[in-house]
Amino acid sequence: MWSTSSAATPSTTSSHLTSTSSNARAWSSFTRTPSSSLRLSPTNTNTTTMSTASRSTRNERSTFDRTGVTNESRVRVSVRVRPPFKDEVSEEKNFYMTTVIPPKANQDDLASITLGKPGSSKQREFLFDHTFGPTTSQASIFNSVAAPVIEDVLKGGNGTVFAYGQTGTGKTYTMGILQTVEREDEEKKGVVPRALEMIFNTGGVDVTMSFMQVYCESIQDLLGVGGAEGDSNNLQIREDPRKGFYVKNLCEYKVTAYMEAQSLINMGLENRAMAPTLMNITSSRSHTVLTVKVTSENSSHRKTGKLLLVDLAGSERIRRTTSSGVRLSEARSINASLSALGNVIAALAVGSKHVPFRDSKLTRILQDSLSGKASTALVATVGPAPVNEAESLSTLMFASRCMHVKSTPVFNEEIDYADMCAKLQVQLATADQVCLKKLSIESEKYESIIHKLATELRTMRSEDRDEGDDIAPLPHFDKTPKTSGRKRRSSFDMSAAVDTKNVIKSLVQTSGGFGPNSHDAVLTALNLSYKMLCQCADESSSAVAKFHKWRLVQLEKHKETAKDDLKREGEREREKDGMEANDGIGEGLKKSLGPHLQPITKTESRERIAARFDGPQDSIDSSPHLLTSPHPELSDFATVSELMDYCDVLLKCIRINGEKLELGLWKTSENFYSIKEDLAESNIERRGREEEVVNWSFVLKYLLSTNSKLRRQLNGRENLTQVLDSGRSKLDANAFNMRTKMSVMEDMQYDAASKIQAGFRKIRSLSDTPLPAGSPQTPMSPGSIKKILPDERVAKALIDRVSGMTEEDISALPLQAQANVRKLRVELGVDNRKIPIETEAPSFAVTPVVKSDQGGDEDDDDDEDESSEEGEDEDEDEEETDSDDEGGGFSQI
Ligand SMILES: Nc1ncnc2c1ncn2[C@@H]1O[C@H](COP(=O)(O)OP(=O)(O)OP(=O)(O)O)[C@@H](O)[C@H]1O
Repeated sequence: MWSTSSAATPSTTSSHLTSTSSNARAWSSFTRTPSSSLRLSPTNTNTTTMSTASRSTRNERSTFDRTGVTNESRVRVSVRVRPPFKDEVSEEKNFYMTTVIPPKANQDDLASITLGKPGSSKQREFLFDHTFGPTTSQASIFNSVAAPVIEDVLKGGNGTVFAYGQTGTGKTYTMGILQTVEREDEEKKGVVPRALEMIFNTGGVDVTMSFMQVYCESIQDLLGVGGAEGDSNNLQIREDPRKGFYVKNLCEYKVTAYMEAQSLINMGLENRAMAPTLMNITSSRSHTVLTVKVTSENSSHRKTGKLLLVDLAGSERIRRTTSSGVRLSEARSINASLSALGNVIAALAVGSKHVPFRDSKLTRILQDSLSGKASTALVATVGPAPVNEAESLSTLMFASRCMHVKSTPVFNEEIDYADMCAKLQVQLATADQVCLKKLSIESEKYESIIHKLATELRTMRSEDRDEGDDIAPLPHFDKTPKTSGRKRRSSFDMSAAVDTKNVIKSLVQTSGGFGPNSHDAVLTALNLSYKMLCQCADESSSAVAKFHKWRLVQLEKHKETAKDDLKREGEREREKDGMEANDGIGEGLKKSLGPHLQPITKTESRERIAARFDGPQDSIDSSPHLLTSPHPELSDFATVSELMDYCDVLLKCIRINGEKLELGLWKTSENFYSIKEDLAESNIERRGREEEVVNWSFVLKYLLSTNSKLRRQLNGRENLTQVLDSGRSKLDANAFNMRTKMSVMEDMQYDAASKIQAGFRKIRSLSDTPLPAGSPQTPMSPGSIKKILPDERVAKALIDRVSGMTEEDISALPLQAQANVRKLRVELGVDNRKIPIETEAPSFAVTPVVKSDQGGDEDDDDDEDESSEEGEDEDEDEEETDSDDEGGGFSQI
């Protein structure tokens, strides 16, 4: 059957296969089995599904032990089933082979492949990361298997994708290097061209490539003409602490575009060892390794990743390939290196300390890929025909072992710190400049705003305000402290006033007194200073008067507003409570405020208002002022001390007015709303509600404090609930424990009670049972009593009872029982008969309180049996001695 295919030329290869367009029919015949337990899903010709029945008949399943191996940290393994060749399809009789079940949605789920005839005892299931049926496209193989590896390579890791499998199962096809690499043939384009496309599409990468083959244990450069040292047909492997393993003198080519890479590979493929064998007309006779180094530089980071794309030669059974001559030695070498690879994987899978990497060139080349720091993916290929079952099993077992090889990619990233530092400094400097510029723009903006505001303020201060405003501004009182070079507008500058008085004093002194004899110039200056002092005092008084007037105006204005507010408030409340108009404060409001509404009388209210506005405490309008009487002229003063006294009065007036204004200003600006509050009180009072006046500030405080109190209570309640909850659960736990203990105790009590009852029953039955005729009259010892009644207390009770019986008691018994009791009493030595009593016998405590009349169920004799059984456990001597008692003894009583 295979011989025919070996004669075909490579160009006719596709004719071996069922054409893709006729896939559905061809695959269905591929999966159809005599038992028809495998079904092909018509919507998905790529996957053959297995019926539940066949799943359940599966009798062997290769379980993948995940212990210690996570999905992320191991070699990723996939299996691909080749589509059948035409002659394989025609072998319908035994057409079964593999069933592929893809993984479920969960990423951790593994895909399954079952090998063997459904229902047969040899059927085996294997689990892998991916399993691909015959119709799986090259694109989806690439995306699932190779793309993640290349992503790692682009991040600076070492990555390997390698194809392993029996000869002719599609390794080279999967890798996409069958004849030549073509970008255009989307259907056939395999891992190699797709990987290169992915790398070049990333952009910003430097790529170098080398291409070699391991042919009959020699490493050959597929792109080389030999290095400096000559022979490119037998290159040597070297180890470098930095580079790892490398092949000395292997030519590396820098490629800048996909097409360059493609032509290089095609060039190399011409040098590759390929030959037709009985199993594959395009059989690779060597292991080919394409190495792609990818470097990407991004600012100060340099990532260097290395990708190995390995197409292994296929394992073959020499008998089946009937190789001879060169093919035979090739086959031997291939098998030897694959077996070395198998040994390496087996050692890695079990975590062996020694891994025989050095056993072959192939394993040495793959050492970096397999020793745990690379991102490695294996595609194992299997053929579909039953004839390949043994080889497929071996491939699947190899792949299965690979699932246990740990591997976590390490990324090679170099950072140029000096460069990074320089770049950062430049960035910082730029950022600084930008920041400064922004700041200066901002500060200019704010300066202009501040300037504008200052001008506005100045204008406002210099203007007298219109009193028609809602809340008129305060009259102008300039309290600006004295500053040099600035004309003072205020008359309240005390230091200036004191200065003036001192000037007057010194002028008087320098002129040698105060009077008509003083110099004119001095008198003029004196007059001027005195006038200034007077003017200052007048101004301060008029300022106070002005302020007082302003305040009264404000008060009047807000009286009206507050009145309206209150009226509205009252109406709302009335609406709520359905009360009559003119009721003043609503009952609802009163209710909600509760006892904290403070009713006061009209007189009280008036007094309070008077105290606030007109009382002696608020003496703004009662402050000393001299506006009413004109100031005396200088000439009106008779003496210097008179003048100085008057100066003191003026000074005092200025000071007091200053203080009053100061206070008034502070009060007014701090809390304007105090006026409103006061007004509220007076308004209510004026509306004739003599009995109630709301103290709003009090109400407000009350509401605030109630609120916080409520909040505290709420918090407290939450805490309490927690405490209660935990307490409750503890109580529940305790109750449960108690219940458990009680039920145990009840059980114990019940046991004890039933034992006691059994004892009573035994005693009663013993005393009632007539002696069977002809029973041996063997003397009874306490030992034998104990044997029949192993419960010491019961035995003791019996002995006590029998011993303590009076003649009267005995004669009240039935005749037979009387005889038995008498006998027993004699045996026990109670009736002065010398019967030996064993010394170790009843040593029981004195306590048992047993009353024979408490007997229980008469018909329950189980315990009786138990006691006699227990009795049999006694030591042998006793058993021998007492063996005769069993028929008699107590039963005779
Ligand atoms: N999935 C597939 N779809 C279509 N054709 C395939 C597929 N797999 C393999 N083939 C065909 O099967 C034949 C053998 O495949 P290939 O040469 O890739 O096998 P191989 O495993 O590399 O064998 P060897 O180890 O002998 O080199 C080729 O003609 C190839 O075109």
